[in-house]
Amino acid sequence: MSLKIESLSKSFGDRLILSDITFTLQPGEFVSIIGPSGSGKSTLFHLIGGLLQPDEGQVLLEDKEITGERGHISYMPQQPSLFPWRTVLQNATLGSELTGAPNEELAKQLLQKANLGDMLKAYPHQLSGGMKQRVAFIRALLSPQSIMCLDEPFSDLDSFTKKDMQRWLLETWEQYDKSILFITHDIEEALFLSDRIIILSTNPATIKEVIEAPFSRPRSDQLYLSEEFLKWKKKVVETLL
Ligand SMILES: Nc1ncnc2c1ncn2[C@@H]1O[C@H](COP(=O)(O)OP(=O)(O)OP(=O)(O)O)[C@@H](O)[C@H]1O
Repeated sequence: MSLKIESLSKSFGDRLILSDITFTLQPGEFVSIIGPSGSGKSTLFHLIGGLLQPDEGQVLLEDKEITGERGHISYMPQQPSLFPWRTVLQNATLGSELTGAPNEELAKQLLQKANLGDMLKAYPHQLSGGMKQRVAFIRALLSPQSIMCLDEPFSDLDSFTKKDMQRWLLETWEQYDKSILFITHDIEEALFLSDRIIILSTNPATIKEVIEAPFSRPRSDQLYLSEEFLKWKKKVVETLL
């Protein structure tokens, strides 16, 4: 499904936060949104997910207006919001339960591939930060919505775990027919993961530039060390300045 964001604007009080944001997420695309802290990235996700109403503009899913409606997009917040009283497996199947058809077998397979096979009956407080993120991502992946919004999911992880998570995220996502909108502060992360990067300005946030990441998939760790990657990293840094 395609997601169209058309001329979205949002103010809080008399402060204009987002101004005239327009872009399209095509089916199966991975698009990152990068911008200064406080520029309005999470606000944009809240508008897309229907948690907030825009002052102007529309959100369209397959050309049908969903502005201000919840439930069409699966949303993974910065802090993985697992239910403490549910086991790992029960948390992973939560999104699919909402449609009445939880696929426990598939959830088990995905958890096993995510090195959580021994933790199916564990509770969230027994997991590390990276483990919680993996459960939250699997839950979003198993939810019926075809579009996932991930809000800085790896920002609290150390760089080693983060790289592992990025690799695992790409491998898992590539087997699914889902589109991802991904907020990050990390330029290398955005380049490594994405097909396109939307760069936001601040005060108010507008789209400053959209950069196509020209790297083939599947992406390998070698990409980080290539001249081409460094060249694009420089381009993103210069645009953000
Ligand atoms: N409900 C609200 N009421 C008033 N102001 C808000 C509200 N939500 C967010 N803001 C303000 O809007 C601005 C954008 O916030 P937002 O959380 O969207 O930024 P962000 O780009 O996601 O930031 P960060 O990268 O630090 O997470 C901030 O100045 C914030 O204080």
